[in-house]
Amino acid sequence: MADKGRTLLIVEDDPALQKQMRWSFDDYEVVLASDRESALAQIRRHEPAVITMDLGLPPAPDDVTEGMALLGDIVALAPQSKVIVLTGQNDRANALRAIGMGAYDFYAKPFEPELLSLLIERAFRLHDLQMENARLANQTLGAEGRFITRDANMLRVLRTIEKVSATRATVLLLGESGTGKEVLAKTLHDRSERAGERFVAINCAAIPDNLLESELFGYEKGAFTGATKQTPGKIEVAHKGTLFLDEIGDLPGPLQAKLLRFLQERVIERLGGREEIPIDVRVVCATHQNLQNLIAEGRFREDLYYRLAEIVVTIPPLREREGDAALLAHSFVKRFASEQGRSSMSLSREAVAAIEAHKWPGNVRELENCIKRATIMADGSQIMVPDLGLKPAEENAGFFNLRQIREEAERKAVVSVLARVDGNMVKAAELLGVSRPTLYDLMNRFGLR
Ligand SMILES: Nc1ncnc2c1ncn2[C@@H]1O[C@H](COP(=O)(O)OP(=O)(O)OP(=O)(O)O)[C@@H](O)[C@H]1O
Repeated sequence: MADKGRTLLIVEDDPALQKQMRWSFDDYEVVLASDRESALAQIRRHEPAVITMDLGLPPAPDDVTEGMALLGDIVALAPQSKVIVLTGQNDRANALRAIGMGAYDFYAKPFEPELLSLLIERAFRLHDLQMENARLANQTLGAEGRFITRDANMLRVLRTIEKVSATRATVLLLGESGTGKEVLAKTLHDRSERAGERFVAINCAAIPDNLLESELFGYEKGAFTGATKQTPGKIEVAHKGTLFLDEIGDLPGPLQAKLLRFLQERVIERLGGREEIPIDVRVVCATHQNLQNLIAEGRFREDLYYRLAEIVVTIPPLREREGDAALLAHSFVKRFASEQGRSSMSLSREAVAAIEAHKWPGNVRELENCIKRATIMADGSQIMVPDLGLKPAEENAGFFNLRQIREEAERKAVVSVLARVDGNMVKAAELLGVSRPTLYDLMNRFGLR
């Protein structure tokens, strides 16, 4: 089968002409329709890049009412498709009207394959260029944005990160494991004036207590057995940049005191050294633990907490972010498929439903691993529920009192459908059973971009 980018839809009610056109344009993946309803069904199914349509369609093939109505539908449903209307010999008025409504071009019958094919090829080229432009624009956005989300609370978190990145304040990121604390810390660094300097991360829980001090503060040659050469610590390496202390709740007591001293005086001494080295770093730290509890239990210094927590940002777990699981899943599928050289992979409808129903205790990291495995396991180009290793979602789980929470339900539906179809407005409007303008209105009303 030719690829989707080369699909041509021919809307023609005369069977003989339909046949002739199909033969003439067999370079493309041709799909056919003979009236408005079947044309719309084909558009939903194939998303044709180019459409040729006769303006006179049944039930009234002698006037243009049905054709113009179809054109209006297409412009709303598939604005990226290029429509060429086929008009009668002396029907300039309707040709111009069609262009005014959003048709790409018109062609006056009689049918001459060579002439029409020139028009069609040009329409394909324009369509390809526009798609490529949109793809490049998306890529840039993705690279800058780093953090994928459409959830309202998470977007608020991102705005906070954006605001505090311009300041010198220390930031404490709170969130379950795998929620993206390190990605956010890096985002904060990239948005700050320190972006050109180093971002140095250290996981306080992953390094044995007796090594953590030398990792953080560095050491002089001969400071201890095995210290064969002078080695700067992470704090020193991060000079002028950002130091990210992950799992700060696991920092042992004596090191808490030493870190506090550093934050107050902004100088360090390497282990075994006598020299005070001034250091300028922005400190960002993170933990999945409840620091207030640790303070109450005497396991975390309150004075250190207030030094570190000038700004506290709480990151919601994935299960509380509306639509994000599906959105991230689509994006991971794209990434892993291309990493594995499998060009087009997608999630089946049931797979998306299973992803939405799962609670993701390991958050984005768990989802990322799950999709990575699935892209390897899937036999064809579609990822099915068994490839994910998840339970299929139950149909109709949960009922709402829609009258009471109608607004909320509408908002949820829009957010989740947008995520499910990966932001494709045409598909989202179709799934929600509303026109695109209505969808835009809803998005405006709920403050969705
Ligand atoms: N919103 C997001 N968009 C894209 N990728 C994400 C997002 N959030 C997290 N990730 C990816 O998920 C993985 C886990 O994220 P990260 O390491 O930042 O989590 P964490 O909260 O620091 O976890 P831990 O507390 O276990 O260290 C990473 O591979 C990261 O790239």
